[in-house]
Amino acid sequence: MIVEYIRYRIPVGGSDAFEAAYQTAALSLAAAPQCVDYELSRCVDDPACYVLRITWTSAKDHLEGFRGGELFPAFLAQISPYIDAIEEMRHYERTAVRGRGGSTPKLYEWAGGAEAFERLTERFYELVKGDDLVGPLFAGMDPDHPRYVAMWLSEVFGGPARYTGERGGYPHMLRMHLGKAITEERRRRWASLLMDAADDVGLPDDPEFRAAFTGYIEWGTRLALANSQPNATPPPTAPVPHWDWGIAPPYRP
Ligand code: HEM
Repeated sequence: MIVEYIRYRIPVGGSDAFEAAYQTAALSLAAAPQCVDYELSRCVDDPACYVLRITWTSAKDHLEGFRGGELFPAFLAQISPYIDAIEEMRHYERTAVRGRGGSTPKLYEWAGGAEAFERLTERFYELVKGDDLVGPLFAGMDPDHPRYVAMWLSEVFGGPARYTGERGGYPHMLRMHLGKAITEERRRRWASLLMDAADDVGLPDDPEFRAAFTGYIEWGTRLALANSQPNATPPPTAPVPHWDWGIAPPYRP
């Protein structure tokens, strides 16, 4: 992905027409498969200044795909009166310095931190051991297994990277599933018992948290099933996924 910044200086009195032109031009961006997202901001300190940020799938996709495509003429028709008002128009590479501020708690914090995930997995593996369908898979499991899975879940939901630091991260987790030939029936039971455990230990039950939590479990169990098949060839290394709130942010009345 590449970020394009376009800085405009729009003379006083021209801002309404400029914003209206971009409202229409943006329809082309919204329809373009090369465009990831876009945002036009107006400077508070100097209202003549605007910055348009457009994230493109790549610079080539922008310059050849979008500019050479059928959506471009309608886009250009709207913005061409403002070409002379452009002060900068360049592509920028994103760096590793990015993230989210503290205005929204991480799912890890919302859940109750490491201790909440440990309570969850303790209860979960009690249920698992007594279950006729998935219990046998875990008959010889390491007694610390619940603690390791709590570390993994904590890391996924935004807690400290302890599973990566102390347990081998994704490659180890992956190895533990290889060849296990998990069936769909067992996957569903695993996920369903985890939800029972979440209720039993009082994990937050607000719709927003549970939607995000269940989203990861659905994704993760489906990957575990796929990776556990005898002919599977999953990537041997990958970062630990970092799960976040979904479309619905945390609800705070
Ligand atoms: C979101 C889904 C899942 C997560 C986050 C998860 C997490 C983990 C982790 C972190 C380990 C390695 C623990 C260690 O470091 O020793 C592991 C091992 C294992 N997992 Fe999963 N798992 C998931 C889904 C499943 C499913 C659906 C099944 C089977 C129905 C399953 C069966 C196993 C088994 C049998 C082991 C080896 C246990 C042992 O012998 O110690 N997992 N899992």
